[in-house]
Amino acid sequence: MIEIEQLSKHYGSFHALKNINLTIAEGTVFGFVGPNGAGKSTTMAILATLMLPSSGTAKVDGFEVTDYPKEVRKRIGYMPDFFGVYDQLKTTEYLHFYGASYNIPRPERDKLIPQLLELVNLTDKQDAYVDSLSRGMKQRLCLARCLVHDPKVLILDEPASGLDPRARIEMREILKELKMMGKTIIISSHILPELAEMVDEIGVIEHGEMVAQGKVSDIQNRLRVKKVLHIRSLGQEEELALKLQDEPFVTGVLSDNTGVHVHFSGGDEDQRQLLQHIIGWGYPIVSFHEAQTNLEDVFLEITKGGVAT
Ligand SMILES: Nc1ncnc2c1ncn2[C@@H]1O[C@H](COP(=O)(O)OP(=O)(O)OP(=O)(O)O)[C@@H](O)[C@H]1O
Repeated sequence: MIEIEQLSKHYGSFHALKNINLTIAEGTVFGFVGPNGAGKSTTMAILATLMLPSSGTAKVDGFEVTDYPKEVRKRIGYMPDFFGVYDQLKTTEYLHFYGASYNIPRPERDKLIPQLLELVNLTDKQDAYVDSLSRGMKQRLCLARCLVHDPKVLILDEPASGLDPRARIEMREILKELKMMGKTIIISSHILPELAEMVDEIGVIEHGEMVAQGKVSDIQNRLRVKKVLHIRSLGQEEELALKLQDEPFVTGVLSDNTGVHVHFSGGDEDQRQLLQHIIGWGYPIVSFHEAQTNLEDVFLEITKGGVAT
């Protein structure tokens, strides 16, 4: 459904995308992950026909984005990473506006819009002003807007950013439904765990280059090596850090005023044994936990060789 070949984009002398290749099969939910500024939005804007590539090709359902933008637009729903909502409209009016922009006749829209509002759990907000909606509701309204013309492909730029856990779960449930409807979905985020729960495949982009691509489980296995354990002790932390360096599966140790940070490549059982050793040594440990690493941490770690904290 999506084929990207050798895609590059320059902003002046800045090389934002460097020969990206990407293929996404119909019906796949594809997570596009990378730190801020990696090139996710640029790639998505090119796919959405809103920006021209400097070189290379991008096709949606067989149509090249620069040669056949109108055909591509019929097939995609694009949700940018900023709100495009008009505050003076009610949610229903807002969807009518977009429906009319796609030349959907009024009687059809009258049937469609309640269905869309139901899909995104906004039925009870049909007469509310867009301005009065919460961030999560606005995100869902934007999603409904992308669906008015029943596109095959959804391009969603950070749809879960800034949402609380409840709102994220709601968004995830809606995406599941859309997947069941057979949509091909590309969704971006800079937080891997956020995406891992809802996608089939992941592409990791950094500095405009695809650095990893594949099934979620494969990528997670690769990243699991980069687990960071955070240990807090009532004193003697530097001594503890030195001792930890000789432990199995420890690939790096750093201590700072927040505690000791341990790079760990072992599994759960190895981690249990490490904890047992530390307690056995008699250090006054007050906490031992796996630090939440996001991709930026991982990339920082890879590029600098330091410990992500
Ligand atoms: N219009 C522009 N002019 C110049 N540079 C730009 C422009 N748009 C983006 N860039 C640069 O291109 C790079 C890629 O930006 P892009 O927005 O695609 O990244 P991103 O992965 O979507 O990041 P984020 O997660 O922050 O949205 C960044 O370094 C950004 O500063």
